[in-house]
Amino acid sequence: MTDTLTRLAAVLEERKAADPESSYVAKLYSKGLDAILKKVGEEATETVMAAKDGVPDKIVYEVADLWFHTLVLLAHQNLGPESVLAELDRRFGLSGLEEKARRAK
Ligand SMILES: N=c1c2ncn([C@@H]3O[C@H](COP(=O)(O)OP(=O)(O)OP(=O)(O)O)[C@@H](O)[C@H]3O)c2ncn1[C@@H]1O[C@H](COP(=O)(O)O)[C@@H](O)[C@H]1O
Repeated sequence: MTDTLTRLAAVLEERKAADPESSYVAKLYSKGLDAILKKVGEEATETVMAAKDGVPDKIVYEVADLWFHTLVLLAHQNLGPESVLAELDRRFGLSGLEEKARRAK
């Protein structure tokens, strides 16, 4: 599954050199950060609405859209999913309360 994120991130990197007319991702890059952030916000809202509806397939579909657009955002900022996965790994050994205490410092 991590492999899926890595492979998708590689495609998103390639799309930085693609013609905006040939690719949804290239077009989004060409519109800039605000357009990417707008999509992330929309997909987050659609995820919330799907969860309120409680239809499992719809939730999965919307979360996939949200993850996808956050990957586009990371790529735009020259970051990749491995950075986020490393951060989650770092937190993995801590309890939620330990993480909360670490943040309060
Ligand atoms: N996983 C995805 C993916 N998920 C969602 N989307 C796009 O995100 C949109 C979701 O936005 P909405 O639900 O708001 O639908 P919409 O109204 O069509 O969106 P807008 O046109 O208004 O932005 C979809 O319409 C798709 O165009 C994706 N586009 C691309 N990918 C992956 O990215 C790769 C590269 O994409 P392209 O370079 O664009 O071909 C593809 O091969 C796929 O693997």
